[in-house]
This record gives sequence, structure tokens and C-alpha cells, in this order.
Amino acid sequence: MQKMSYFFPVLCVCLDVCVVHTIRLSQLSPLLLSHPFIILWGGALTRASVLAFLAFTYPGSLPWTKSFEGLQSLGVLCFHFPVYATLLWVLGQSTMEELWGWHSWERVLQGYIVTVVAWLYWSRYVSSLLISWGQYISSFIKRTPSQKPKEETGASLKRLMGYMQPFFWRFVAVLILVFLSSYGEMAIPQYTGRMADWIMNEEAPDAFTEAITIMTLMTIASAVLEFICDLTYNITMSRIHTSVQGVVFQAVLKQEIAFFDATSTGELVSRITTDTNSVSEALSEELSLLMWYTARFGFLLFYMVSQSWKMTLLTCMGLPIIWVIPKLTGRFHQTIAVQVQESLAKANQVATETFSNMKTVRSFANEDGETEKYRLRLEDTYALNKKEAAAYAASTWANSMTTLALKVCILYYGGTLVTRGAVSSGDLVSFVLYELQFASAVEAVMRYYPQVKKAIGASEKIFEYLDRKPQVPPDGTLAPENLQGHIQFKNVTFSYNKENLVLKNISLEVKPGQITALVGLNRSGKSTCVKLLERFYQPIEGEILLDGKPLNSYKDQYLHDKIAVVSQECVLFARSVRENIKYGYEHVSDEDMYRAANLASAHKFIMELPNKYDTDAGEKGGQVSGGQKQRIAIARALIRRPKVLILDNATSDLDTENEYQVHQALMDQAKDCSVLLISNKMSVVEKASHIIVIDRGMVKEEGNHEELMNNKGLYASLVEKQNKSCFRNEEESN
Ligand SMILES: Nc1ncnc2c1ncn2[C@@H]1O[C@H](COP(=O)(O)OP(=O)(O)OP(=O)(O)O)[C@@H](O)[C@H]1O
Repeated sequence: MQKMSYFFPVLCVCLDVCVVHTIRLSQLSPLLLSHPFIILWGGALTRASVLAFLAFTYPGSLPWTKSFEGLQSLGVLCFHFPVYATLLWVLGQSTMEELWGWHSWERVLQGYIVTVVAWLYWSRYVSSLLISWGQYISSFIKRTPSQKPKEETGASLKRLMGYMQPFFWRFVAVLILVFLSSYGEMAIPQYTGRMADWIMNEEAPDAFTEAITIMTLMTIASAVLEFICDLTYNITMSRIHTSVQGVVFQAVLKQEIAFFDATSTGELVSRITTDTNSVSEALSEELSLLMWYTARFGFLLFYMVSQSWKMTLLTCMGLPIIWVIPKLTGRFHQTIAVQVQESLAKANQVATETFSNMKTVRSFANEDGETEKYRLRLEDTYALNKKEAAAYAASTWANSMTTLALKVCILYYGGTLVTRGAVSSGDLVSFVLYELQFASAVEAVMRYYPQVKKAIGASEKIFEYLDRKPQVPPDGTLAPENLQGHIQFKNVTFSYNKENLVLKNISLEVKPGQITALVGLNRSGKSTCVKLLERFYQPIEGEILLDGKPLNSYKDQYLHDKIAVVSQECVLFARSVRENIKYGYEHVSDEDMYRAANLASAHKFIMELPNKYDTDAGEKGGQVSGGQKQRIAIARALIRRPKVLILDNATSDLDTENEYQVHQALMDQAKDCSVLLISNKMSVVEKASHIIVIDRGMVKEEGNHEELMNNKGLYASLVEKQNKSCFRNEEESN
């Protein structure tokens, strides 16, 4: 099967080449012209079979079909070269009549003109060869997954236009350039026809020189304008792309924390990078091509009508078929593309998750498990890719069949018009050239229009984030200069999923100038209280007050400046220690940074690091231990001189000595602010001025250490259990 998979496409390409070449020869031989439909169906069916075969042999690798197109172009090119070279040589021989059965030099000249047309057509294959191979190579380099199409593109288009607004005049200039350049392109067919008439009628020699001069000038002008236009357009589009990317990133950052809980990092990153890239690439490349071909389409139609309205009518009769069939097949292709996109996203999610948790994967030696999971996801994608490739083959087949049909009919009908003297040979030559470009313009418009539509549809996914209103009530306006840091939870009830209540009618108070500790068993809801204080989530019932005012009445930025949280899983950025401590507070002096680091018992070890405060503290290249990370995180919180300092198991990774030092420093710090301490170590908690014990989302008891010990309740039992376990550990170590 593997060997077959190489042999079969090559065979089919050869067959296809023969058929296409026969069609070219049919331009010279009336006999072959009498059987156009046999040739047509032969060509179309061969092409379809090759594409279908490729689709099933190499599903998911559309580059293969691109390479096939390139291969076919190369084949046609190789066949054409010797044949037309021989033909040109034969034309100079006296045996011409015997060879072709033609009876006059007039027919020989006609043959010559058709050959010129064929050569021009041949040059089209050269460019198509270069383009398709270019696409083939770049598809390996880029490999961006296709976008999820959407039906309602009108609104998205309007939004996109909004981003184009600042560049309005540039787009106007681009449109004018497209118009002028497309007009210039009409020179070749128009003046080739005139030259043909000159050859046939032996007009004044000046006519030939004039035609060739105008043709050259117009072609050069058109190429220069095209260059300027492409440059302007692409620079503008990349400007728009970067600004859209920035806006989307900003919009995502504004979302509430529950949104980040529900959306995977992989999806977010893909939305900002891959989705915006694909949309902008599609709009840069495909929209620009769509503009070109639409302009060409208009000009070609105009010139074709001016050459012969009858032949134009015939050409246009084929248009509905060219439009309808690919549209039907294209719709199916789009549906599959959506499924492929979704399936790819699932596979990407597995990969992202695995790479970001690589240490855990290695610790559990689960590389094979993750590989298998990824493989299974890819299998789903593979199955869909097969369908997608088949749909692609079907739509390409439909396209080529309809355009081939049109070509044969035009040649046949045009030939009869020349014989009857209704149009001149030059007109036919021009018309044939126009028609060749016209068919490819229609084909291109049909191809690029859905792609542009698809890209605009995909942009809707990006706009979803822009439109999404964060599910947190808008922040207030309060930002008082003097904040005490007095916190009150009044009958607060909260649930993450509206089913299981995590906090049940909780009321508690954290007073300024003292350390309040929150203790309880795991999952009792301690960290949830902190998340509510940070406004990550909203209580279902009750209210949280800061200095007697609802939390929501404060400015968000102000709140996060005044409330600093250090949690157990402190995350440092892959940046220097200095950048991590000054995170969000870059304006602060180095002296303040040293002060915060000293309070967090971090300054000493930082100065011993290879590059001191410039050492990389990040997760990947980081050179700091877990305990050191925690101290950097505490310094990061203290640098902003918070009014409420929350330590959620923030010293769990510190050794006894460092933990003691940090807590001594915090005791001093607590005089200026309120400290909320969450810790599972009772030795740490007992020093707090006030201790609140939480059990299953409810406050069970509160007081200071002595009071709670005398109570002999949950707190006393927690202390007792911890003491026992410490005693046992000490005994074991002795
Ligand atoms: N983002 C979340 N989405 C849904 N449920 C959550 C979320 N975060 C916490 N929970 C649930 O809320 C409950 C309380 O969790 P919380 O982290 O507040 O407890 P805790 O007392 O701080 O526990 P621990 O001492 O283990 O840190 C748990 O049942 C937990 O599963």
C-alpha cells in the first residue's frame, strides 16, 4: 500500500497531463474538438480520482494536494515544451500541409497564433507551478490550523472595519491601485489580439510597434502599481493585527477569575495567538487576492463583452455552475473544518497541559500515559482530516470540471464564429486570453470569498472575548488616602457552582493593628474567604465591609494595592528577583525593595545569589528553592506597604528559624496594618491576637489561644493532634 501510494498519484498525474495536453492539441485539431465532452470528462474524472486517492492516502495533509497541483503543472509544462518547440520548428517547414492537412498559409498563421496563445497559457502553468509549490513549502513552515467558520459574518465584518477605520485613506489608495493595476493587466490579451490581426492582415508595420510598446509600458506600470499596493496593504494589515492582538489580550485580562477557572490556558493562548494570526493572515493574503481578482473579473467582463457579446453570454452561462457547485461542496468542507478545528484544540490542550506539568508527569512516570492520551486525540483529528481532505478533493474537482467545460465550449463556438467571419481571428485570440483569465478570476473569487468569509467568521471568536462583560460588578470609586484595614464579613454565604455552599452565613472581623488567624480542617473554606476579599468572586448573600464600606465601593486597583496576599503556591514570573519583588510597583526605589526583602528575611539569601537581585527567579530557569520563593513573594507583598496583609500558608515551606524570623518581622509590620493569617501550624497560629476557627464553611469558635484551649473545642483538639504528631516525629527521629 505504501509503495502504491507513490506509484498511483504519479500514474494519475501522467494520465491527467495527457488529457490536459490533448485539450491543448484540440485547439489545433478540429477532429479532437468534435469530442470535447469525452476529453472534458476524462480530464475531470482523472483529476478527481487523483485527488480522492490523495485525500484518503494522506488525510490531513492538504500540502500533498498542493504538491499534486505543482506536480501536475510540472508535468504539463514538460509536455508542452517539446511539443510546442517542435510545432514552432514544423511551422517553418514546407511539409506543414502534409503534416496537419491544412490547405493555406492563412491556416498556418492561425495555427501560429493559437500556438502563441498556448505558450501564454503555458506561462500560466509556470506561475501556477511556482505558486502551488510556494504554498506547499510555506504550509510546512507555517502549519496553522484552519479556523472555525461561523455563519453570521456581517456583524464581525463591521467590527473589523472599525479597526480599519484609522487607515481609511490607505484603503482607498489601495483600492485605486488595485483598479489601475488590473486595468494595466488587460494590455496583454488586448494587444496580442491586435498583433494577431496585424499578422493576418499585414497592416502597417507601425501598428505592430505601437501595440508592442503600449503592451510593454502597461505591463510594467501594472507590475509597479501592484508592488506598491501589496506593500501598503500588508503593512497596514500587520498594524491592524498587532492592535487587535493587544486589545484581545487586554480584554482577557479583565475577565473575572471564575472565567479563568473555566477556560484552559491553552485555549486562551490559542485565541490570542493562533486565532488572531489566522484571521489576520487570511485578511492579509486572501482578502488582498479577492480584491485583485474581483477587479480583474470586472475588467475582463467589460473587455469580453466589447470583443463578442455572444461568446461572453456563452461564458456567463457557465458561471452559475462555477458558482453553485463549489458553493455546495464548500459548505460541506466548512462544516468538517469546524470539527477538525475543535478536535485539534482538544489535542493541543493535552499537549499544553502535559508540557506545563512536565515535572508531575515525570514524577509519576506517566509519559506513556500522556503520549497515549495525545495519540487518541490525534486519531480523532485524523479521522476528521480524512473527511476534510475528501471534501477538499470534491470541491476542487467541481471547480476544475466546470472551468474545463467552459474552455472547450468557448473554443468550439469561437472557432465557428471565425469561420463565419462574425469575429476576427485577433478578436478570438483576445477573447480566448480574456476567457482564460476570466475563468481563473471566477475560480479565484469563488475560492477566496469563502476563505475571507471564514476568516471573518473566525474573528467572531476573538470578538467573543472583547464583548464578554466580566461577571464581577463594576468596581467603585472609593480610594481614601487613609485606610485602617478593618474587615468585616457579615452573614456571607458563597458557592463556586451554585450547588455546594462553601461558606454558610459566615460573620467574622479582622481588626487593624493586630494579627487575626483563620484555622480549620482542609476544605473548610479558609482560602475562599481570602478569594472573596480579593474580589475574585462575589458572595451569594451577605456583605464584606472594609472600614465600614462595602468592598465593591472601592476602586479595584486601589483595593489590590491595599490588600496584599501571599499564598502557599506562590508563583514567580520567569524574570529577575528585582522584577518579581517590584511586580506592579516598578516605580518603587531600591531602598524600599531592600526594606521589604529584609522584612521577609529574603535580603540575605538574595545577596548570595550569583547575580543578586538580577538573578532569574522564574520557574524554568529559576535558581531559588521553594522556601526562598515564598520569601520573595512575601517581599513582593510587603513592598506595597499594604493595609491588609493576608498570609495563606505563606510560610509553609520555610524552616523553623526562617519562619520565626519572618513572623517576628510581621508582628512589627502588623502595627501598621491588619494581618490575616491562615496556617496549619498551630505553633504559628497561637501567637495571633484573635483566632477564628472555621468548620465546613461555618465559624465554630473564636478567641485567643488560651480562651480556645480552655474551651476544649475543635481548636483544642487540632492543637492536641498536632502536638501528638510532633512528639511522635521527634521520637522517631531520636
Ligand atoms: N475554584 C474553585 N472552584 C470550585 N470549587 C472550589 C474552588 N476553589 C475551592 N473550591 C472548593 O471549595 C471548598 C473550600 O476550599 P478552600 O480552598 O477555601 O478550603 P481551605 O480551608 O482553604 O482548604 P486548605 O486548608 O486545604 O487550603 C473545597 O471543597 C474546594 O474543593
